[in-house]
Amino acid sequence: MTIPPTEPTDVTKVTCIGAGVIGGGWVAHFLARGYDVTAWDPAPDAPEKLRRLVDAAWPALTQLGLAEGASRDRLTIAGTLEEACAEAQFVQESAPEKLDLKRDLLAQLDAATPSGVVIASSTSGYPMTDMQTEAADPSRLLVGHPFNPPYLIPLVEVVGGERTAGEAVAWASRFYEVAGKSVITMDREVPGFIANRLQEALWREALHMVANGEATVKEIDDSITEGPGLRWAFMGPCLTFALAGGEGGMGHMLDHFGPSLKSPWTRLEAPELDGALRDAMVDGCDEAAEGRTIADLVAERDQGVIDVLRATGRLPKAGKGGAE
Ligand SMILES: NC(=O)C1=CN([C@@H]2O[C@H](COP(=O)(O)OP(=O)(O)OC[C@H]3O[C@@H](n4cnc5c(N)ncnc54)[C@H](O)[C@@H]3O)[C@@H](O)[C@H]2O)C=CC1
Ligand SMILES: C[N+](C)(C)CC(=O)CC(=O)[O-]
Repeated sequence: MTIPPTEPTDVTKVTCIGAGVIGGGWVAHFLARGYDVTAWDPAPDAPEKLRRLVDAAWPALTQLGLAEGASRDRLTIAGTLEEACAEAQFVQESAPEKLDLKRDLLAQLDAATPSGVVIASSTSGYPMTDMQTEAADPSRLLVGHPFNPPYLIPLVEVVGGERTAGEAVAWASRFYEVAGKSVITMDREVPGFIANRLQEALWREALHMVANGEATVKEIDDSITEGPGLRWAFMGPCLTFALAGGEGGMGHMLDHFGPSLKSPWTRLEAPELDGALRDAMVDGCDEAAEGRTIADLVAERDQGVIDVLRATGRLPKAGKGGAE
């Protein structure tokens, strides 16, 4: 790979490919950080949906503090993928989670993007090694896995594939930091990256409990928001559990509770996600929403995340380069 032509701190133009929940969230984030953003999505109604998403996110972003010059008017919606990539200094791909689609799309993006420009995929699970197979220059392709909504949740997990250049990974990690994200750079591909690996374990248990009639969706959600979720916003599960060992810390915690973990760690296979479980989850979520629409819940979530960031002293700084 050639050295990326633009330093991470000098990037002004970002391209977002795919403008659904996550692509649209990235667009909102980069606009709020003061970038010129070009978006492309093949769906006919994508421009209208994207502008709706950005408009819904803007009050939260304004509350957080916009970068100097940040404006929704700096969004361009391109007519073709080639047009979207022609002047890109960084590309974030957020197309549907389908391996063949990602492989073809990343090859097309590689062909359309100026040489040396880094292209990141938002994939929530595919290793880049499996996605970079069709690209002429796989060395600039990597994963930049965000969390929903990307305009409020700081974390991005960055990891390359077997054919990704180390300098592309370093460049992307630095760029995301400059763009106000909190970055974990992984030195190897791990199934599910880090956070999804953890979320998937929790999620598997939640679906088991609903499938077996052991708990309702509302009880599962309340058990986290009224319980461990309060701790996890500022202290992760490992240090939190070290405190469960009292003055003996993690050593006492493991000696005390370790043997009793054998049963929960081994008793369950993955639940069967059949029609009945799907419907039970959908009905349970409708019930838990208590009449609130998706738009109501998005606004509630956004305000909640801002309140937690504020309470834990983690509001981003106002300028581009919130990490500076
Ligand atoms: N939804 C979530 O919570 C998270 C999703 N992700 C990842 O982000 C990516 C996108 O997921 P979502 O935004 O949830 O999906 P989505 O379904 O909301 O959006 C996907 C968008 O891609 C567009 N699209 C379809 N074919 C395309 C193509 N060939 N080229 C470009 N765009 C195309 C669709 O029109 C749609 O607007 C996936 O890889 C997913 O794993 C990552 C983190 C969280
Ligand atoms: C549902 N999901 C697996 C796509 C979620 C993520 O990948 C991260 C998140 O936002 O929780």
